Amino acid sequence: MRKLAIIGVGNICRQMVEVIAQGDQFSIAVLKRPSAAFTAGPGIGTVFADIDDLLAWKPDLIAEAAGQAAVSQYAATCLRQGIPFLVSSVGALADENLYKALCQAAQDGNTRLLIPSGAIGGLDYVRSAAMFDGAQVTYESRKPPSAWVPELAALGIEPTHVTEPLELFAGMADEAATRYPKNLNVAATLALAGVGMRNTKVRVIVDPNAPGNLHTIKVDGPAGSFELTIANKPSPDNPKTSWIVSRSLVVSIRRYFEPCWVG
Ligand SMILES: NC(=O)C1=CN([C@@H]2O[C@H](COP(=O)(O)OP(=O)(O)OC[C@H]3O[C@@H](n4cnc5c(N)ncnc54)[C@H](OP(=O)(O)O)[C@@H]3O)[C@@H](O)[C@H]2O)C=CC1
Ligand SMILES: O=C([O-])CC(=O)C(=O)O
Repeated sequence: MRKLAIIGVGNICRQMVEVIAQGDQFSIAVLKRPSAAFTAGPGIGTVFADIDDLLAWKPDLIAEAAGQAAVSQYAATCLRQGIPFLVSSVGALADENLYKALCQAAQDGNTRLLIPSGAIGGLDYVRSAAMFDGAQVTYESRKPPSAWVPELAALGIEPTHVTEPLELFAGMADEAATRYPKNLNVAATLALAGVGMRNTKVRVIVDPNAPGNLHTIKVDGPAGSFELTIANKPSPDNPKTSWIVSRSLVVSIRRYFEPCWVG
């Protein structure tokens, strides 16, 4: 049986554990904050509150489902010890120095920094299209006000008072992912797959009419064009995070260990 460690004990972790406990051949440990009142439930073998204890457990893969700060805090140490590290809070990698340091740590540890598609898709096409000079990539996030409650409150806006689409941001992927660490990680993922943080244009719209978390990716380039809109349902427990994200992490974990993968 392989050992999987998950950093963060929130919404994504809970859903990953549910899916993995149904059949995958993994024993699971989680890392909580030392202050968090969290005890092991079904599917979770061990709860750690200290990264050194988790590393001493010798996991075969570590998946981060906590937040961007957790990537800066833990990823390098894990990678240097030779443990593959799957990042959900990809926006942390908008910091080019961190990104380079983690790639180096992965090389030093003879392992890999793994980046899932998360809430979006089509990254295979984006990656191929970006090999042609002149390819342009844009991304639009359109989520309902329920996904933006603290951010709207910080602007003095009551979410129920947003009755028309409101543009929250227009700019480049690195700024979007840094400014909105719980909603725009996918902007960084798209940028890493495609034309880079400073060339990926991003718009963020709070849309009271959005039927879910909408993600539109457009590519225009010498090899062709592509437009993809994904209409995700929000997670039942966290409207910022699309429901599919936990499944994307599970797919990435299975893919890492399987002898054959598609896509
Ligand atoms: N790539 C993608 O497509 C997507 C990525 N994400 C990323 O996934 C993250 C998690 O999402 P979700 O599970 O829905 O969020 P939740 O808020 O439900 O869960 C996050 C959990 O991680 C804990 N946590 C935060 N920092 C640390 C830390 N340093 N050490 C240990 N635990 C920590 C939080 O504790 P506390 O509450 O005390 O802070 C919380 O329990 C998001 O913050 C976002 O960065 C989300 C959606 C899409
Ligand atoms: O889950 C989503 O829809 C996207 C998201 O929150 C993120 O990229 O951080």
